[in-house]
Order: sequence, then structure tokens, then C-alpha cells
Amino acid sequence: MQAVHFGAGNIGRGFIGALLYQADYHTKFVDVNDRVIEELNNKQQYNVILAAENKEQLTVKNVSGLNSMQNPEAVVSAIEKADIVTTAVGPNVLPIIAELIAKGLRARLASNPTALNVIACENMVGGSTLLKEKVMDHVPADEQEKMAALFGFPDAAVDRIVPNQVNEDLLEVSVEPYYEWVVDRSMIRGEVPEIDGITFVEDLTPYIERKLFTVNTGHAVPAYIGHYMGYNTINEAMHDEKVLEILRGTLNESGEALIQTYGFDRGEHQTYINKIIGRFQNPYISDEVTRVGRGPIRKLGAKDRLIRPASVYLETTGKEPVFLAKTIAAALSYKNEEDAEAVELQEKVAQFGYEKALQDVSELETGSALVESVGKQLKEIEQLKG
Ligand SMILES: NC(=O)C1=CN([C@@H]2O[C@H](COP(=O)(O)OP(=O)(O)OC[C@H]3O[C@@H](n4cnc5c(N)ncnc54)[C@H](O)[C@@H]3O)[C@@H](O)[C@H]2O)C=CC1
Ligand SMILES: O=P(O)(O)OC[C@H]1O[C@](O)(CO)[C@@H](O)[C@@H]1O
Repeated sequence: MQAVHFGAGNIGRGFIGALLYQADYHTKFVDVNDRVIEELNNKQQYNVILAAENKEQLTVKNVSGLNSMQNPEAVVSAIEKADIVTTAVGPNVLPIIAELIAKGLRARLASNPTALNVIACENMVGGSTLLKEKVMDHVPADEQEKMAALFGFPDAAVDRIVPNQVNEDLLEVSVEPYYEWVVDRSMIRGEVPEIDGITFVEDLTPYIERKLFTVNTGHAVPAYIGHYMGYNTINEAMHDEKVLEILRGTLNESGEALIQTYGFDRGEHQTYINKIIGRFQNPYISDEVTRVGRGPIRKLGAKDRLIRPASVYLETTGKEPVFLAKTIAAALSYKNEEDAEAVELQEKVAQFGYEKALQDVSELETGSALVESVGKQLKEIEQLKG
């Protein structure tokens, strides 16, 4: 079995690549990082180490690399023959890889018109659906119907914390033991891929929202509040009782929004929250607040981990999302010269002020209750610095 995976980064190697190997796939990693591609081709294997006391190790074999900038034709040919295509490149990169995927799928339609599924494994709602839209922008109108009938773009939720790697071995990757990969079965074309570790569900929406608005909403607290208070790592921030209080408050609010929307059992949801807080406290993972907080404009998007649960909490309970608003205020204040979105956000704040900058990136109405709450919390969180 052949897999083509775009993005040989943390989640690509540390999660998707590992599960594909265990399911007997040969994985061709497609990336623009030539050092990683060269190393994959030289070694044809790499180690995944579990970040836990026993440091269990898996050697992922049957892998190779393709540089999509230098050898796009090889990527097209790999997609023609693939049994599955996956991505973990980041939401902003999906539109960039869409053209090459379109070329591969068009070539397959002409030479090997068999079903294929393309699964975007990104932290966002509707990642594969977005990728499909972007792919179709590069497909002539008269081919689109055939493509849609043969090629599925099932949406997915992926959950495993894989920090930036600081190992001597460029390919080695340290990952938390926990993982969850949920895929929308109703969007599959052809046979359902046999990959242990994937849970197929008929409606992904509750799963992706539960994950995004608990794991990622929660992680944003030690990232943005932690950074605001001067911490460098998630571990440091998670040792501060003030951070923990805001984290619990934030997850109670996003949890209430989820319970009101999907009718989740309150007790079970609390157990889910507690488990996730424990994952953030894993002493074997060293994760920087700047990695978890990367891309604050994306993270302050209307459908993303902060604004969406805060808006739903307000709508469904009529109450002010005090703790979510504190985290949004800290995200809005996030400064990092090495993060292009953080720089852009601070330029907007300097030019238009906090309120207008927030409205702009989060698509919120002027004078909306959430904008007002965040305004209040921008002042409240100042005391965290002292
Ligand atoms: N790291 C984590 O714990 C988790 C990450 N995710 C999601 O997985 C995705 C990837 O995240 P990470 O692996 O952490 O990031 P990463 O930065 O480690 O990996 C991204 C990879 O994509 C490659 N890339 C960039 N542009 C490309 C292009 N045009 N063509 C091919 N490859 C390209 C980069 O060179 C890099 O190797 C994101 O959407 C993230 O939200 C989801 C769950 C967990
Ligand atoms: O990958 P993103 O969307 O930039 O956000 C970082 C988040 O993703 C994760 O890497 C994995 O879910 C978390 O560690 C963190 O909450």
C-alpha cells in the first residue's frame, strides 16, 4: 500500500507517518524542507519516542521523501498510484499545496481512474473540505463532477501533542503517548482505509469541535496567558496557580458551549477536560509557548478555538465568557518578532487600537458583547504581570 503525505514535520512524522507504517503503508513524505527530504531518502526510517517515563520507541520504516519544489512531477506520479493521500502542513499551507494535488488527481483521472481519499489532518474545522475547494479551483469545470465522484476529501480531527524537536537526529521525533484520529466516514470514496488508530464516524462536527474547543482552546491558555506572564514553556506556565485557574475557567466556558450545542454528558465532559489538563502537565514534554501560540491571527479567527466557543457561550447562556475573554485579551496582546502573524497583529493594534484590531481579525460586530468583554479583560489581565 502506498501513502503520499504532505508535511514531514512534527505531526506528519510523529503521528500520521507512524500510524501509516503500522498499517503497512510505504509513505512518501512530500515537503519543501530539503534537509528533511534528503535525510528521509538516506535513512528510509526514523524513530518515534514516547514522551513518558519508559520512553518507548517505534522505528518507522518504509518511508521516503519528495521535494515538491524540486520534483513536482514525482509527486504527481505518486498521487496517480497512491492508496491514500494525507496532509499535515498547517491550515494556511493547504491553498498552496492544492495545485499540485489537483495535478496529481487529474493525472490519476486520466491514467488510473480509481477511488482515492485525501485527508487533511490540520487543527481546523473542515480542513479536507477547504482543501477540496482549493483543489477544484485548479480543475476545469467539465472534470469536476468526475473528480468529486471518485476522490473523497473526508474531514478529520487529529489529536496528539508533538512539540518542536531538538534532537541531534533530524528525523527523530518525541510525541506524547496519547493520540486520537477521527475521520468522517460519510465523505469516504471507495473502500474505507484499514488503518488501526483511525476512528470513523458518520458526523465529524461534534468530534472536531470538542477537540478544538477543549484541547486547543485549553492549550491557548498556558500559551497566551503564560507568555503574557513571562513564561517560556507550557510546563512553567502550568505550574502557576493563576494560569491553572484561568485554564479551568476557560474550559468550563468552552465546555458549557459544547454541552449546550451537542448535549454532551456533563460528567463525561469533565473527565475529558481533566485528562487534557493532565496532558498539558506531562513533565516529559518540553513545549514552547511560542509554538502553541503560533499564528495568533488564525487562532483569533471567527471559527477557531477562542472566538467560536466564546460566541457560542454568550449565545447559549447569555452570560459573559470571562475566562475566554481573558485568553482572547492575552492573544491580542501577544508579541513575538519571529511570528509573522504576531507582528501583523501588533501592527493592527498599534494602528487601529485593540477593539478595531479584534473586530478585524475575528469578524466581530462593532460594540458586540464579546468585544466589550475582551476590552474589560485587557485591563483585568494587567494585574497578572505584577
Ligand atoms: N504538532 C502538534 O502537536 C499538532 C499539530 N496539528 C496540526 O498539524 C499541522 C502541522 O503541524 P506541525 O506538524 O506541528 O507543524 P510543522 O511545522 O512541524 O510541520 C509542517 C510541515 O509542513 C511543511 N510544509 C510547509 N509548506 C509546505 C508545502 N508547500 N508543501 C509541503 N510541505 C510543506 C513544513 O516544511 C513542515 O515540515 C497543523 O495544521 C497543526 O495544527 C494537529 C495536531 C497536533
Ligand atoms: O497547531 P496549531 O493550530 O498552531 O496550534 C497548536 C496546537 O496544536 C497542538 O499542537 C496539537 O493539537 C497543540 O499542542 C496546540 O494546542
